[in-house]
Amino acid sequence: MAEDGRAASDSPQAVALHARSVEELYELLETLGSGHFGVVRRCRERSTGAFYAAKFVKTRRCRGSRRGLERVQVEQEVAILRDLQHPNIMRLHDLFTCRAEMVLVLELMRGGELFDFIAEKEMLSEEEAIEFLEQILLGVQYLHGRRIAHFDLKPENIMLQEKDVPKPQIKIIDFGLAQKLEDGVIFKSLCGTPQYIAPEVINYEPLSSATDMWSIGVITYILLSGLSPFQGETDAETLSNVLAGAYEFEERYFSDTSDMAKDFIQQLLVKEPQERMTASECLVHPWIKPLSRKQAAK
Ligand SMILES: COc1cc(-c2ccc3ncc(-c4cccc([C@@H](O)NCCN(C)C)c4)n3n2)ccc1O
Repeated sequence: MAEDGRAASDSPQAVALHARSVEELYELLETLGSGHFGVVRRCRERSTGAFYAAKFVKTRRCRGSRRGLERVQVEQEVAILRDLQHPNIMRLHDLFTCRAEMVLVLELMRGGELFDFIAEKEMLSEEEAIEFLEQILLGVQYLHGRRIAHFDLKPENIMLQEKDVPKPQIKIIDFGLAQKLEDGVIFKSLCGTPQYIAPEVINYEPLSSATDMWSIGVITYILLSGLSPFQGETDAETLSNVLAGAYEFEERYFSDTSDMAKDFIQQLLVKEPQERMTASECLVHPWIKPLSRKQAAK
């Protein structure tokens, strides 16, 4: 990432500099998508010809404003992203800031979201699911090892570098809810997406890296069945299902699923956070890392 981050001050000239410096250094191309985070455009670095994804985030001019994201929230996402370097974590290449907007220049992910990949295939084979999950777990193990929790893990926030290849490489994106976990500091939040959030989020209890592991249990269930384990008719019903731990392996969707795969999910969708598998424990679970060919066949 560029050393100086090309931060500009607040004067009108600086705003012009910001506008000039982004356009000066990157040719802005088509819009790739948009969401709560802002707009993502493909861009080409003029000096190298390399392509990136530029995420434009409007930041709130004042606390009362409803437009844009709290600047401190985006600054926290950047502070977390800039220190991360892992093949399965989105890399921040450059940063531009001005009073009302921040531009994060990120690795370009041409394969789109894992969410869409699953939708196109309806569900994955256990081998395909394991290929994706092992990468997700390696990325999450790296984050948790650095005392960072993502707190918004879901298929929409997992993107594919390329999709029409035998073994797509994935990267975890959107660190907008991520937190640095400090010893002795209790973090609570009501943010997240109902289908994927753990019971402790709903109960407004302390969150931890185990909160991410619950989300990985939900993602695994979806990868293998195309269904969301706790999805209700409404968000309220979904949250109620999560609190009740009300999910099952419906025979018509899981008849061909191995006992190992179900055990993997069951050891993550555990109400007590400290009883869930960690990312490291997941990576040596016999479903992910069979001890023998015979064990893999179960
Ligand atoms: C680091 O945080 C983000 C990264 C990106 C990102 C990074 C690289 C990249 N390459 C291509 C794209 C892309 C392509 C199509 C649509 C989108 C976006 O609209 N949806 C991305 C997932 N979303 C649910 C967060 C983004 N992206 N998006 C998007 C949102 C983020 O909060």
